[in-house]
Amino acid sequence: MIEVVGATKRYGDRVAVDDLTFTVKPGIVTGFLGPNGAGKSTTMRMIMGLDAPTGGDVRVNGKHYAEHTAPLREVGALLEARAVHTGRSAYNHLRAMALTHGIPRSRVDEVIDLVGLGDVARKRVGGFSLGMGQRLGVAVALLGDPATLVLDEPVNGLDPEGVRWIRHLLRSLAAEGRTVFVSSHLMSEMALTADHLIIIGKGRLIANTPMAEFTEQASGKVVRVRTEDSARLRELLAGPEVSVTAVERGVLEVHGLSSTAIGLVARDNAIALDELTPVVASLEEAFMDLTKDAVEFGVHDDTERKAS
Ligand SMILES: Nc1ncnc2c1ncn2[C@@H]1O[C@H](COP(=O)(O)OP(=O)(O)OP(=O)(O)O)[C@@H](O)[C@H]1O
Repeated sequence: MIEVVGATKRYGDRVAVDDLTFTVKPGIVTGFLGPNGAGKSTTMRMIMGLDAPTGGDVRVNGKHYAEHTAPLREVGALLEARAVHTGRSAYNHLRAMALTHGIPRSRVDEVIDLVGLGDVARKRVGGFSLGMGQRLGVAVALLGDPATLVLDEPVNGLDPEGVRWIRHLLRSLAAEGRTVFVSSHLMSEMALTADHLIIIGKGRLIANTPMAEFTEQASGKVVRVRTEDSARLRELLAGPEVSVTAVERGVLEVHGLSSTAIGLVARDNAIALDELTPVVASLEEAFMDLTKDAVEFGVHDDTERKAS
């Protein structure tokens, strides 16, 4: 469990994270989304005790990171900047970490298998591709068999097979009851992995919602109707909360009514429909729409924030 309560992080004049509050629960994958510069990495660094919040509180499994006596066993992280001694092999790197944290050698072999680095574990990390480096990063995160995982853009640099692998791994770690918190700036990727979404923009919370609800809200808001009797149907559908646009001859786009409601009006008035389609907005579009202000004003523009 991760608890972020009113967390704020300032770097000089710049507010990177602004009074952010959310909880990340165990047993599900929680996606952490936001445009570039939204404050995702800064939030994750605060969770991992690498950045001290300027205000508010950030706890993991009930304590501040530094208060845990065996932190690697509590929370494992893959953060953007990897600091691996490139002259060492992956095995030796993991072995050294295990030794200093009282983790048995057998766990090193286990995590190497788990991330699929068996064939290259004895090779120097300096020669690793970005994808192999990411896998090693995941192995480090899993080394202490932690209840909580914090992964910053884990699919960066992975090929499609690697992307599928990460997706599968995250879902199975959550199914084991762990807390899995994973950031991305791509909605399309989160749509396939996350059960819950936390979306931020300019350091502030924009949405905290189950994935299914987000999908539901994003889709079916517009219904496309094709009929020879479009003028009459348009009149019949008119109402205070409804807007109807004729997009081409005989084709209407209706906002504010479900396809079922439109179908019933057509039936009751003996209007034959040639098409009745809820238009599914892509999740990426819904995400862009939700965060557009955070992008439009840019993270370097503080005027709006100061005025409010
Ligand atoms: N050490 C720092 N010093 C000054 N400003 C910083 C520092 N770290 C982050 N920032 C600023 O804080 C804001 C949030 O950055 P952060 O890296 O947390 O965002 P992000 O959502 O992870 O973005 P990205 O997807 O680009 O990594 C940005 O405006 C960034 O420039």
